[in-house]
Amino acid sequence: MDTVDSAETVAVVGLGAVGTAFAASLAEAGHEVVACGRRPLERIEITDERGTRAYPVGWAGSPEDAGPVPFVVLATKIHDTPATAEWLARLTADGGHVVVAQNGVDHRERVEPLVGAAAVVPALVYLNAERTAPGSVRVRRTERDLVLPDDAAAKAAANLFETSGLTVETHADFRTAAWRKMLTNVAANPITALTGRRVEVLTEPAVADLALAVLREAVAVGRAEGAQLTDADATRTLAWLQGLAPGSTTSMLQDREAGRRLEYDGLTGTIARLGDRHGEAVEANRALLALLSAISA
Ligand SMILES: NC(=O)C1=CN([C@@H]2O[C@H](COP(=O)(O)OP(=O)(O)OC[C@H]3O[C@@H](n4cnc5c(N)ncnc54)[C@H](OP(=O)(O)O)[C@@H]3O)[C@@H](O)[C@H]2O)C=CC1
Ligand SMILES: CC(C)(CO)C(=O)C(=O)O
Repeated sequence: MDTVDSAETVAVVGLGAVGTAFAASLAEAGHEVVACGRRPLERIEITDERGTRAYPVGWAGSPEDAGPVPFVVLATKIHDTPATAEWLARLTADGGHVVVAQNGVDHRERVEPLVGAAAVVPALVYLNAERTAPGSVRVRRTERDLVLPDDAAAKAAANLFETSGLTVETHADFRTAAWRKMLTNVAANPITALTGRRVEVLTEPAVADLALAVLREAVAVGRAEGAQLTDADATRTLAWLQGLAPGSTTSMLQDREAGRRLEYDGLTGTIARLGDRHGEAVEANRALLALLSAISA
């Protein structure tokens, strides 16, 4: 299937900040959204630059309550992916597409073992989503909502989201695109979570210097992994983060504030592991990793 020209059934596994933001756009466009999760949910609410709107959703409390669907959006934290195995097996029993709306650089490796014949579509999420209550999200938009690969599997997903009013970019060199997104996360997420402050903390000169050191190390690691990054990516990423809408937060800061597990292994932990593998110095990232691990103990 290359285009989506009718109402589709879309299962969303992980109705947190990102899952609710996408579910709201899909529901607004007339698609049938099935919320897959532990907590009953009948309606979701989104607040963005257009105001606050609410949409009804279906709810499945366990995989047996859900049928195979053409599209799944997986929007849990990276570390919760293995726990969604039964959902994914059931939802993809007839194939279809699984859009992995998570951070990190190894979406396919993470999810392909769980989805049989379904096509895995890695998705880089650029909108800034803040959970305000169960089923409610506040979205601050950037210049794009989503970045997908430029391949056949991603085409149907790109169409689904574009026809739902989201801004989608596709990239032939998805590895580089994924590393560019990873750069935003290895700088913003740990520093906001550790300081307890929103992304505006990155405009403080001493904090900006730390972020730049973290970013330069991550650029070197990304290049060793085959991403087409240059030193300018470090300064560009910092400038992009400093220019985010006032009040922008991060997923890791929200987790710290809510007392949830922090998603640092797939971000800063990945930089530390790959840095070791490639013989790149990653001291700044390793220092953040030690602190994240300490506050998680
Ligand atoms: N927030 C943001 O602005 C952005 C986030 N991202 C990335 O998107 C991904 C999702 O982040 P975000 O939306 O912030 O995370 P949230 O923590 O807000 O949402 C994750 C959701 O997954 C649910 N969940 C966890 N385990 C399971 C399970 N086994 N079965 C079903 N549901 C489950 C959680 O349920 P419960 O509520 O019960 O815990 C929660 O509702 C992450 O990889 C993040 O890094 C990327 C860009 C921006
Ligand atoms: C870009 C950023 C830092 C903010 O949306 C993000 O991806 C996250 O919060 O995980």
